[in-house]
This record gives sequence, structure tokens and C-alpha cells, in this order.
Amino acid sequence: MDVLEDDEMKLTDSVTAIKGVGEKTARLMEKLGIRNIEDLIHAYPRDYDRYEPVAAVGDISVPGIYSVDATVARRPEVKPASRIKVTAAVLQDGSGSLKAVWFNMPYLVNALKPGGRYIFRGRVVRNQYGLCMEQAVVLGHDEYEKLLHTRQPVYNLTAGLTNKAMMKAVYQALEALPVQKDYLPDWIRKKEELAEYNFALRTIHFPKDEQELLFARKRLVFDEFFLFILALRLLRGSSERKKNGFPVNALEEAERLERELPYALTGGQKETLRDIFRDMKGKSLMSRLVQGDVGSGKTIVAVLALLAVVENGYQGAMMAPTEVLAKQHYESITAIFSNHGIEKNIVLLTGSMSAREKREVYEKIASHEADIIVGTHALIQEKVVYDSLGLVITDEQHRFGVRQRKLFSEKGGEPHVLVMSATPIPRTLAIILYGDLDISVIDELPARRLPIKNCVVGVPYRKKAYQFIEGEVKKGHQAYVICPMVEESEQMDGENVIDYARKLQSIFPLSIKVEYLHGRMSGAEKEEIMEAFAENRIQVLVSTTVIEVGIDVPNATVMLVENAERFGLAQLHQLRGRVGRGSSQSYCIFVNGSEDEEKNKRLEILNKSNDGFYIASEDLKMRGPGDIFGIRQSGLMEFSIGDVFTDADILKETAEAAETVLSEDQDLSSDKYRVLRQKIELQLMRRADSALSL
Ligand SMILES: Nc1ncnc2c1ncn2[C@@H]1O[C@H](COP(=O)(O)OP(=O)(O)OP(=O)(O)O)[C@@H](O)[C@H]1O
Repeated sequence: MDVLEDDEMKLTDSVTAIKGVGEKTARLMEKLGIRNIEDLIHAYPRDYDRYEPVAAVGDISVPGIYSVDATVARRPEVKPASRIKVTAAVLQDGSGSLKAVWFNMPYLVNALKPGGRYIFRGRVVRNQYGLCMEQAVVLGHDEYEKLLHTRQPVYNLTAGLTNKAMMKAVYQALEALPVQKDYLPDWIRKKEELAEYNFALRTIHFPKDEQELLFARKRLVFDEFFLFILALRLLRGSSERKKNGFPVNALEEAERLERELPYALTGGQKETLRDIFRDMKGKSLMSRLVQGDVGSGKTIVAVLALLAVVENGYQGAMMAPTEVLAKQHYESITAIFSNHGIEKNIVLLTGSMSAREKREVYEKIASHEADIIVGTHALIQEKVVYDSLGLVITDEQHRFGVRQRKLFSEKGGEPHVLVMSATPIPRTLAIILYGDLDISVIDELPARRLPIKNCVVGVPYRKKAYQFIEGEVKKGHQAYVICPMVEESEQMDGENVIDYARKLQSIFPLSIKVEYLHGRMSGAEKEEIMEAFAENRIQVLVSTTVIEVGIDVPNATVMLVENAERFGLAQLHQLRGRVGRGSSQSYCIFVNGSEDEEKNKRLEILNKSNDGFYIASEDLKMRGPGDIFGIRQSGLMEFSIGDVFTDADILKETAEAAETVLSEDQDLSSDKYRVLRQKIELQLMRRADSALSL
């Protein structure tokens, strides 16, 4: 028996335990965050490739993936096009003919006999000669019959790792794993009509049909929310009633700065500040979420809170999700303080600083020479010892720092925590998702802001858009261009930052400097580019969504989003929030890169409104149950399968179920919930680990 168990695959095994997965593949998988079997089986497909019935060639008028049942009209030709060999054929059925090309597959010339009839399945693109099918898979009729109506999983990949390899690895892991115990209590499964766990897991990767897929998905979404909510509640249980070790009583400096600001705070900002000050003065520690739409002015609220803490003799830290943002916060706080004669010592701490620079900052933090520390995750590395850290401000993605909180408490007392969020979700959902936090909402934008003017356009409009950008730059303004990809990819078409920046620079006069920014650049490179953009040494910044959160360059007045159809509306709303932050009129141009009218309709929602809540709820109304794959609403909430917008109903059901469980057993200590509790603890550790390794 023992021998058998040793042979069994375990969730904690490395992916190399799978037959056919070697060190090289393991390293590639690691890039995707997949280290062990458990990670692998939870790396859910990002989409599914559907084998639909064949299309008549004559009916194909827009690009997309198609299957056609056609004959090869004449002997295919091989043309050497620069380095690659292109095999070209003409496919015919009774309704018309279609060009087909393959790259670097010259052997097809002999394999595809003139007059031979096959099923060709591939992506039809539009090039200068019209429609053309690229890299088609050639299938026999029997083979196709078997695949018809099935869905093949499409995984997130990285260069060198093919979809086929991922599929095989997942399949083998699922085959080799022993059946896992379903940790969800039976009564919940029955009440909510949820699939069995092992079945759900298998089906999400290899569904038979749409119905089964949705059934499996619901179960996994439920699980994800359920574990999350329970974890939050357990955490809250342990952090509640924590005594306030950093009472904030004196508020003179903060109130003076508030009076002297060049603008009056909005009602929402004032109320939020009152909540914060009341909390920090009170008996227990503050754990508060500040929710406010893009550009609602959360930063100044954070700055005033930091100043209050410092005035009372403590240190305050502000943790940003990226180095670029940390630097920006550091600079804006420094500027505000120096403009108002406030002499506090502010330091910046980021991962990309040299060891010597870091050491100097550590010393300043330990000796309390530093009052305010702004940085990235570097702020919570073990080497950082605070003298008396009274407040930590963080963003919603990193709030789940169980270990972090523990770390702080080991370092001399738990600080107050303030979490900033721009995710536009209704209060009922916010209460569920932020169950461990009290909530303040900044529900208005600063007065005298001109609403952003929007338009949704097709690709042919580009030329005009570039002229428009040129005009704005000539007026002294700046522009952002967003592309979905960093560089050209074989798997996906769409605009990429590197080529796009090159193209724009060649179109614009040299006086307009175009640069690019993306997440794969080093911290120092990104900082340099952002700094140059903030100082208007760069006029047009072509970027991926790395600038989605928080970047504040009020002089930028145009945002052009390429392949807007690829993004979730909430995410587009965040992107749009990068303009319209100053007093000038701003513009947002969404380019729909597909010819799909439905996608246009979705984007039109953005055209109609600048209100994040409205957009999220309208988007929800337009989606059917089959639309949940492909586009995720928002990258802001770190769920791997659930979507807080689309799955709002499941989220509510989950919250009720969690409530019932906790009313039976407050800390899940009974035998009945032992497996569930273990699963939650594991989840907490994983989240804490991934947050720390960022
Ligand atoms: N009450 C106000 N009146 C006028 N301008 C304001 C007010 N509050 C903040 N601002 C300015 O509005 C701009 C946006 O503020 P801020 O960067 O704090 O937005 P945010 O809420 O953090 O948005 P995001 O979620 O996009 O990061 C800043 O340039 C800030 O100086």
C-alpha cells in the first residue's frame, strides 16, 4: 500500500513528475507561475476553440477562424518570401474560392493533391489581396466529424511553450492524480446546484459541450469566491478588536495643508478624511477601504492621512503596485510638502535600487530619520525595520498581506491600514469582497473638470486620429496610445507596442518624440520613460496596460486605445482615466480592430458615459452566459476564474453560503469543516507568497 501511495502523483509534486515534461518545459511553465501540479491544474484555459460546422467559402466575408470543406484547385506553389517559404493554394467549394497560405511547410506541396478534398481549419485574415486563410490545419472528414462541436482549451502561453504541450501536460496530470476529496459541504453543493469538484476540474479543461462547461465553471467560480470570503472572515476575526497602538490626536498640520491646497476638497474627499481621522483616533486599529472612481482624487486623501500620522510622531508608508507609480507618488508628495513649507523627510524604496542605496534608506527608516516611506513591495522585505510605523497605505491588489501584517506586528506593532481602490463595484458587492474592511466612498469628481470626449472608430480612422494627436501636441499637450501586446506574436494578431511606436515616430515630425513602455522593461527603464513623459520630453507614449493604474500626467489630453475590443470595459475605463485629469479638454479614441458589430455596441457604452459604475452594470446587461470567456472585465481583482462583475450573482450566493457556514462554526474548527479550513489556509499562504514575490 505504501509503495502505491508513493507512486501516486501529488498536488505538491513538481510539474516534471508528468511524463514528457522536462526541465526546459518546467522552466517555461514557471514563467506563467506554474510550479507544481496544483498550479497546473488550476491554470484554467483562457478560452476555448470551438469546432463549428463548416462554412461555405462564399459566405466568409469577415476575418476569423473558420473550417471549410473544399478541394485543392490546382497544384500548390512554394514561394520563397525573404527567409520563410510560403506555400500557397486555392481552395474551392461550390460557393466560391479562398486563398490559403502556410509558412515554412513546403512539404504540403506534395501532400495536397490537386482535386483532393479536405477540411481546412484556420484563421482567415484580410491582407492586401483580400481574404486568405493562414496556417490551416488539414483534416480528413472522419477526423473532423469527431472533433465537431467539441471545444479545445486555449491556454495562456509563453514563447517556446505550445498550446498542445500545455494541453497534454494538463491531461496527463488529471489522469494521474488520485480523486480528490470534495471539500465543499454536501448541503451547499445540493442547495446551489454545483458540480462535483473533480468533475468540474476535468471539465473546465476538457468540456464536452457548452452546458457542461458552464456547469463546471460555476462550481469553480463558487469555490474561488467561497474560499476568498471565508479567508477574509477568518482574518477579520483575528484582527478585530486589535488595540490602536498609534492614536492620532493632533491634526493641525494636516488641516492646515487641507486649507492651503489650491483647490477645495470635494464633499466625498472631506467625508472620507473625516472617517480616516476618526478611525485613527479611536480605540481600535483602522482597516479602511477608500473607493473612488478614476481621477476622483484619492491620492491627496492618502497624503493628508500620512501627514496626520507623522505629525503625531509615527512613520507612514505608502505601497504602490509598480515602481513607476511609487516614484510618481514620491515626487508628488515631495512637491506638495515643499510647496506648503512642510518639512518632513520622505524616502523612496524600490526593488530596482542598488544595494547601497537600499541600505542607506533602511538606515533612515530604522533611525526614524525617514517620516514617510514610499515604495513598492520592497517596503515589506524582512530587511526593513521600522522605528514606529503607524500607517500603511496600499492598493487593493496587495491588501491581502496576512504575512505582511504579521511582519509589521513583529516589527513593533500593527499599523493602521488604508486600502485604495478604483474598482467600480456597487456597495453590496464591495461589502462582500472587502468584508475585512470598513468602506468610504469618494462619490464625486472634482468640480470644473471637463468631461472627456469619446469616440469609437474603425481602423480606417487611424490617419485622422494621428492628425488629431499631432494637433494636440502642437498645442503643448501629450498623448497615450495603448496596444494589447508588447511585441509581434505568432499566436495572436493585434497591435504591439514596439512596432507601433516605430511606425508613429516615422509618421510624426521629429519634433514629436514617441517612446514605448511595457511591463517587461526593467524598473529603471520604465522610470526613465515615465519621468521623461511627465516632464514632456516625450510627447506620445505607446504603452501596454502597465499605465492602467494611477498614472497622473495632467498635461496628457489624448488616449488612443488600439484593439479596444480586446479589453474589458472596466479596464478601458481605467485606461481612459489617465486623461481628463487637468483643466484642458481631453479625448479618448477607442479603435475597434475587429469587424464585429457586436463589439462596437459594447464599446459604445463607453462612448455614452464616463461613470465607472454605470459602465460596469451596462456591460453586464449586454453579456450572455456564453460570453464569459475571452475578455475579463477587469485586471484589478485577482481572481483566476471568477469575475466580480459578470459573476455578481454567484458572488452573492457564495456570501450567503459562507455566512451560514460561519454561523454554525465561527472559526471552522470542528471536524466537519477540517478539510475546508485546510484548503483556506493553503490559499492564504499561496496568496501571501505570490504577493511577496512580486
Ligand atoms: N478636489 C480637487 N479639486 C481639483 N483637483 C483635484 C482635487 N482632488 C484631486 N485633484 C487633482 O486631480 C488629479 C487626480 O487625482 P488623483 O491622482 O488623486 O486621482 P485618483 O483618485 O488617485 O485616480 P486614479 O484611480 O486614476 O489613480 C490630480 O492631478 C489631483 O491633483
